[in-house]
Amino acid sequence: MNFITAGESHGPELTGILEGIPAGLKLDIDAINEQLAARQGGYGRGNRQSIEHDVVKITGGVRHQITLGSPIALTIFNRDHKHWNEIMDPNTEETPQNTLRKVTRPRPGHADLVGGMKYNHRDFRNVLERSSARETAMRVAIGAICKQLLSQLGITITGFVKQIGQVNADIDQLIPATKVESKIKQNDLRVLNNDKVKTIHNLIDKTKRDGDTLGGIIKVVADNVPAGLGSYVNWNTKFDARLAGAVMGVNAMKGVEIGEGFKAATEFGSHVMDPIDWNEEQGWFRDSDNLGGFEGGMTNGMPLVIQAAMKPIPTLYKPLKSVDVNTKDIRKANIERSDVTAIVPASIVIESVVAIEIAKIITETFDGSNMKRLTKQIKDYRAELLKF
Ligand SMILES: Cc1cc2nc3c(=O)[nH]c(=O)nc-3n(C[C@H](O)[C@H](O)[C@H](O)COP(=O)(O)O)c2cc1C
Ligand SMILES: C=C(O[C@@H]1CC(C(=O)O)=C[C@@H](OP(=O)(O)O)[C@H]1O)C(=O)O
Repeated sequence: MNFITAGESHGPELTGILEGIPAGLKLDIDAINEQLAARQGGYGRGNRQSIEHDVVKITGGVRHQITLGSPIALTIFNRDHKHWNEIMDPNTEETPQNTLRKVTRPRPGHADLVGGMKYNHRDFRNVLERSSARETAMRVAIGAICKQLLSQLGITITGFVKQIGQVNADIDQLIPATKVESKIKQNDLRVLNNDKVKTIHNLIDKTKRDGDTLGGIIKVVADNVPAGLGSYVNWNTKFDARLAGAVMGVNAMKGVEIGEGFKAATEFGSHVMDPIDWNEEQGWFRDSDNLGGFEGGMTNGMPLVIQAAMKPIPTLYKPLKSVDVNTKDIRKANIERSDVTAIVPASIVIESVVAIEIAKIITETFDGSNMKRLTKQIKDYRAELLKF
């Protein structure tokens, strides 16, 4: 299984091609669109989300809502493109009017300057249009298909915001995914403790007034993932490494933890390792999940627990120092319309990339040609592990 996306933030559309999804998966298109809507939510976003209304259009690989086993082609239109038609049209030549809105003062924390140096773009718009997290809409659509695949195999993935700026959302124990999901208010902060919501809204409002931005911590839990995905035999077969790479591949992520992660480094081993247990009904299990469901780079049958640290949004309405690429004068960085925080949408994106990676390794480990065979193989495999 693999995917690729294309498209600029203010270009006509985002395009995605997802290959390797088994044939015979009945797609719930509404559920894909619900995920896209959830990614548009969250307090602290900029005006762009009131322009966009993300819906997926599938143009290949699916017939009557059932996957064919062939590559799935997806489109999400950028409604904002109509305001950028002149500036972003891929099919017409540059004219004096459409060279407006050049970006020449690179924004610290963005790909602008280094991307410009690497690709020889002196208008940093040529960089920022693609480095924008707009692209994550397509990863969410692809992730939503993967979630549907996993759900047929009994695997669920839930994400939530654990921390925003300095405010802790008070989630430090594993909560069964279904409970978490029922408490999540979409289009609001994905926090469990409602008392915190007001504090967090105030923090975001004040940060916005100050021309500043916020980051946070996202926690994602994948339940009922069978043991033995990934391998210890080579560094590049370790599934925890692949998962961490996918999470780091999301815009603005600066840290990934599996299980207790960095905290485990400060504890004694006796507090961190998860004692091994067995009973007839469950087979092998652990009494705790401090290692986040991984040993030796392999899933161990416990919930996968992944945390991601998102840096504050780099574009500042009170911009930091920069240098104009043409004049070399010291100037304030450019300002592009921006979110104050995007921790809520980012939690949906992290869930999505986790779903993609799990779906990917499952379709590598088992025969992913069609859903019937895949479902049977996973069922047999689970039964085999139960008897081990
Ligand atoms: C869902 C989401 C929305 C984002 N929105 C913005 C934004 O409005 N303004 C901004 O400056 N950065 C935003 N970012 C972060 C930038 O895309 C990101 O920091 C930038 O491309 C540089 O990449 P890096 O942080 O991974 O190094 C957002 C990130 C995510 C995940
Ligand atoms: C468009 C989205 O996020 C964008 C991500 C982003 C960035 O720099 O990453 C900058 C902003 O772009 P714009 O200037 O068009 O408002 C965000 O709105 C989206 O999430 O759909």
